[in-house]
Amino acid sequence: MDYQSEYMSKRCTPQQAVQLIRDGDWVDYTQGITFPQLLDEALAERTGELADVKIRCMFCLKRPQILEKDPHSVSFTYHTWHSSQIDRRDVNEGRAYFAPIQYSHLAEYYRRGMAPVDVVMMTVSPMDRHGNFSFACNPSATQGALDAADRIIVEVNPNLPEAYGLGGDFIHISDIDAIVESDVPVLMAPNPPVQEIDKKIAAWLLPYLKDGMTLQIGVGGIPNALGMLIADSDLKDLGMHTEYLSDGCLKLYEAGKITNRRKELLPGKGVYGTCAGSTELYDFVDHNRALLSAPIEYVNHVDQIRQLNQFVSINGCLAVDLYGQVCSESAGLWHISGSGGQVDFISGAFWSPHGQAFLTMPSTYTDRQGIVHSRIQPFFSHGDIVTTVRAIAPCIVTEYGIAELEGRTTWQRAEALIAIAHPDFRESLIRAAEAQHIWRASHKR
Ligand SMILES: CC(=O)SCCNC(=O)CCNC(=O)[C@H](O)C(C)(C)COP(=O)(O)OP(=O)(O)OC[C@H]1O[C@@H](n2cnc3c(N)ncnc32)[C@H](O)[C@@H]1OP(=O)(O)O
Ligand SMILES: CCCC(=O)O
Repeated sequence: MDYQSEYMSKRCTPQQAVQLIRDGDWVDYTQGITFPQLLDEALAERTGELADVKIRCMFCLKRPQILEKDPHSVSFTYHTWHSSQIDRRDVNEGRAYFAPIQYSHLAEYYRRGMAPVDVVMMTVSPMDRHGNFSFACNPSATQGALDAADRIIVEVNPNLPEAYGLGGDFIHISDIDAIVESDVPVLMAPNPPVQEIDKKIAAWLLPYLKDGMTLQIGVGGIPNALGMLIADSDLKDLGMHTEYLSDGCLKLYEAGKITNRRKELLPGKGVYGTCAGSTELYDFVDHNRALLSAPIEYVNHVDQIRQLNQFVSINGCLAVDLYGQVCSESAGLWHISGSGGQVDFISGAFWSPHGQAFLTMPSTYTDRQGIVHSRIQPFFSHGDIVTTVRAIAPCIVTEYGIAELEGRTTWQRAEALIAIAHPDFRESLIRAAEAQHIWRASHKR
């Protein structure tokens, strides 16, 4: 059978396609912009008919219909590998469950059967003349799920940007069980506005950045502020090797700062593992030969990052204790985000010959009652999730400066962290450090 005939024989309505789902299945919705919008709606219509179907997704950009239509989990239980802003309330109120990961390991969790997957449902670009459907704009860990899945259903959407990929970025028609056609707009990721405090934090990073270095920047207002500062600086010939291609990265391209010319690995190409943002970003990704996507197991792996001579990684965190433990996922037991690739990039940056990793946060958090709390805490005592263990904690940045933690003793860490805490909390932190026996007698009392 030629590919067109095979396509026509597998083409069906979303309602027909989701008949492939059976009781007890684990169904993977992949991630971000490859989330299967029409298939999710059709599956949600089977609420009450199916039993014990487990759905997984990562970095969800739209609340799944299976949650909207089945809020009491009669048929579906929803799980997320990376709690996004959209998932947060459902996770905290018990309608959804978080699954912690190290992002570079995720594809292997699927392949090794640690994360069972019966069905993959995902959005792809239209078929080429060779029978391939691309998802190169967002390879993430999807190849692992596809390798493990028993049934594969694709939602073909011509609006998905057509990108160039290094591998793990397409699926052949012979491996597909059902094809659904769609024309819905591509999901977008919110672009956090830059606040004054973000600019202050980013300004501390600027002296650490050098011409020719390769950058990884994560989510949030601070990376966006940094993008703006770099765009206005004299820095030149930067490289991009990043997990997440965002509007922050696009700003750097638009300012002409990223050329990838001096990058040791894949020179000339800006490398990324997942992409989500604005329509401008998708337009930039579309058929852009200066960009190359690759699976997260490649992008985030230390084997690649160590080949980059000056690799600088900048990600966000939520709180740090005086021992240098870093929480990036919760505020006490209130779940906020996921570990994602934070630890991957800290390890990778360490092995880059002139590499450095930074974790950024404002020094305080103001709660809904207007009470100001220090994000630098004596010790974690309310269930805060440790994302980065103290042994590998890198440089921590607040609006008051940078605390370099690697290789430092407990008293040096306490001293460095108190120095970047909000001044209103420094005295109480010193008293706590004394009580915890991590404050040297010769220090300020
Ligand atoms: C995509 C990548 O980042 S790639 C690389 C590595 N991956 C990671 O580092 C993953 C872990 N890091 C992250 O997810 C992010 O950097 C974060 C969550 C730590 C920080 O992200 P930001 O967007 O800068 O955080 P922000 O300060 O806006 O806080 C996020 C939310 O938590 C809330 N929050 C923050 N601190 C607290 C607190 N102490 N108590 C209650 N809520 C809090 C904020 O109000 C905000 O809520 P909203 O989204 O409803 O507005
Ligand atoms: C897709 C985002 C994952 C991360 O934060 O690392």
